[in-house]
Amino acid sequence: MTALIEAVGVERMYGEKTPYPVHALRGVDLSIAEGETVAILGPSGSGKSTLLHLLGALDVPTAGDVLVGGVEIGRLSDRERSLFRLTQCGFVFQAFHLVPSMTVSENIALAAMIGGLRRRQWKDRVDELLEMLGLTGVGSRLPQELSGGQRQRVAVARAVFRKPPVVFADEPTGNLDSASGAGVLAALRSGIRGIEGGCLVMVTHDVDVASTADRAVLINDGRAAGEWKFANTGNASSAGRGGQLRAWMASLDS
Ligand SMILES: Nc1ncnc2c1ncn2[C@@H]1O[C@H](COP(=O)(O)OP(=O)(O)OP(=O)(O)O)[C@@H](O)[C@H]1O
Repeated sequence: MTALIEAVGVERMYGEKTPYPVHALRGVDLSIAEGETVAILGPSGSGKSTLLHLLGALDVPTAGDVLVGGVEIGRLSDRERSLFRLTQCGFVFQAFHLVPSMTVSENIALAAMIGGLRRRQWKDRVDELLEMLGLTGVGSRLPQELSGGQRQRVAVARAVFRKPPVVFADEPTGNLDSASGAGVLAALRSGIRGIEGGCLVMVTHDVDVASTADRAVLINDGRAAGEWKFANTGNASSAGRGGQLRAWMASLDS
């Protein structure tokens, strides 16, 4: 499979010029193929969000390279990176980041609205996503009139609206109970399935969330500590997959 995202020897230092610099990532190599769903798993402070920000062109590495679709992120100007994110990436964050004064439909079509498109030009795509993600009937509501799980599914719809080749999700279920979280993970899977060759990169500290991916990459103390590719993807129960992942992680400790 073609690699869509490549991180090569990626380092990220924060506060380099201060007395207390933080070496958040230390030589991370990672390759993510088209169509893959990858979980970046690790304890708090291990560098997961830092890595996601680099892969998603929200930040640039202190050393090493990040390539997305062959584009070297570190070589882009700030403006080029913004455009790159807008056209090539979708994002879902733990805090839903919906615009409170806009309806659900308008939030989903935000990129189209910013681009000056008329409602009739985006309405069909929004309706398709509302139905696909279990949000039928709520398009004209405001975000505050939705449950937390519904809000996050709106954020998923917004992230996949333009069918970007890659969607990044940072602790997408972190603010939700497990049932709502399961709904959001299902929505992410459906949204990605609707994008040919689309891949999902998801940060989580939760083994059960990570076990919904094709592959889990473990980050520890700023380093890629290993990765687990699930056997018989799609066949094992979610508990079985979580068990596989826990057993592998325990084997690393022993
Ligand atoms: N802007 C920043 N300035 C200074 N240090 C930072 C900054 N952002 C993150 N760090 C530090 O870098 C390290 C990695 O942080 P990061 O947020 O990537 O970890 P994480 O694994 O995502 O943690 P969590 O699961 O708690 O969100 C931590 O020591 C953190 O304190």
